[in-house]
Amino acid sequence: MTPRVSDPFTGQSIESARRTLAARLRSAQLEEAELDARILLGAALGLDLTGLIAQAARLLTEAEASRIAQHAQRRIAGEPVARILGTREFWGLPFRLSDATLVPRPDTETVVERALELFREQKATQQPRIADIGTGSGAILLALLHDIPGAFGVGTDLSLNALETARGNAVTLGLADRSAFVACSYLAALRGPFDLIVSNPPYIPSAEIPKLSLEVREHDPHLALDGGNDGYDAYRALIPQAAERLAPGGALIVEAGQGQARNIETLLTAAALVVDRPPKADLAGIPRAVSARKMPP
Ligand SMILES: C[S@@+](CC[C@H](N)C(=O)[O-])C[C@H]1O[C@@H](n2cnc3c(N)ncnc32)[C@H](O)[C@@H]1O
Repeated sequence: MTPRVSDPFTGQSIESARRTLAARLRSAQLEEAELDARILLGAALGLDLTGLIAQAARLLTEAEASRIAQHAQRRIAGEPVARILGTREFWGLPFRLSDATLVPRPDTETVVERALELFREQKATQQPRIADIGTGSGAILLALLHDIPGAFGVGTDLSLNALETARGNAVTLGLADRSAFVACSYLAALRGPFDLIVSNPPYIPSAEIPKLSLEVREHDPHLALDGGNDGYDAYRALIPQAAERLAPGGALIVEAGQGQARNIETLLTAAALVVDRPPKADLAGIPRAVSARKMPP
């Protein structure tokens, strides 16, 4: 049974609880206080935005007030909304999370966009074989399988717990029969050939991790963040492995951290892949999805 937390919400209507919650989050200096309040309230009550409006005057039960207070306490302590809810939307699809999975970021949708762009140009196959390296919740792989009905894909990760979560997401999204999940380091257990290889690997330089926001450094798994001394360990390991396993004409698309795109292009070229277009920028204009092709012999 969930412990009760002393709360200021008992006896309030849904609307006044929303205002109280938003005010508490604002005084904790949370930037998205209004939005967070609406999402957390909706989750605690099992209501969407329309339900919150329709039932605005209804008084909360004691159990509901206690749930809202618990959500408030966790958010004020710095826990991200996605962690509190245990779920996050990516590419318009719902993904369950676990302690072992990164919260998928909107920036990573740039990798999905670039992969779809390259697939549509390939024309060679309507049934591409896709590999997602460091799949986490399965976000990139499952988004691609969702949008390419003939595709088959495999996701790898070092974390068994993350792979379990990714498998569960594949089932929920109706994609289990076109996906497989394998525990290994990068592509070590994969043979290929693949038409598309995608990856959002760990790329934060180790020394930068303590400087990240509390929401990231305390709540995202270290294994998902740590890119070694200079941040490029994962790229150095996975790019040559991917180059070997790409089909001729196939493409590798990797997410880059801020300022990393040029160096990643150098690693791609050194692995005999051809960088035939500039990186795709995210909504903030940061070069995010770096891609290269394996040329036919
Ligand atoms: C930045 S997260 C990306 C997760 C997911 N693809 C996403 O975009 O939300 C990097 C992922 O790589 C995994 N990882 C770290 N080292 C790895 C390795 N050597 N081999 C395979 N996966 C690894 C982590 O467990 C984590 O799930």
